[in-house]
Amino acid sequence: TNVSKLLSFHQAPRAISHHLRYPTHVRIVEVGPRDGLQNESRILPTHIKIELINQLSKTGLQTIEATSFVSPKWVPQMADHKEVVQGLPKQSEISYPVLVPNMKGLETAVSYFVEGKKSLVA
Ligand SMILES: CC(C)(COP(=O)([O-])OP(=O)([O-])OC[C@H]1O[C@@H](n2cnc3c(N)ncnc32)[C@H](O)[C@@H]1OP(=O)([O-])[O-])[C@@H](O)C(=O)NCCC(=O)NCCSC(=O)C[C@@](C)(O)CC(=O)[O-]
Repeated sequence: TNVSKLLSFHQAPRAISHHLRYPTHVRIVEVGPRDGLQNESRILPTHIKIELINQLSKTGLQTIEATSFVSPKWVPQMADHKEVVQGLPKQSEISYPVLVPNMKGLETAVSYFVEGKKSLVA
């Protein structure tokens, strides 16, 4: 039967791969400067975080999550979120989204981005 043909070992990979629809485009979002650093027990100085982002920006990545507008009480590693945003490249084809876990974080981010005239990447 067709099913047994499909499932026979030597044909299965070709038969299955023929029906798979692989995406034609993959978007890689680098989250290390936020998701990685927020879990570090040691709080890195802001200039080191900015240097990390600058180095990552040279790798061809198009999206690099920069920081998180979260309470420093909860995530002290992200307390310097405004300074990190301040240190981002002023003009870049790369987007630097930030994490906002709640409305308070969104309000802070929006107020800062508008004040700092940076384009907020949601
Ligand atoms: C969610 C809450 C706030 C609830 O925590 P809560 O204590 O219920 O919140 P609250 O509203 O009572 O606020 C507590 C204090 O934090 C302040 N506050 C509150 N929010 C903010 C803010 N955004 N920025 C600055 N300050 C803030 C707020 O003003 C208050 O200050 P106080 O009155 O005590 O002086 C808390 O549990 C929290 O922030 N937790 C940390 C959330 C977080 O960042 N987790 C890690 C990110 S999630 C993650 O990593 C997974 C992910 C995203 O990577 C998965 C994926 O990538 O798919």
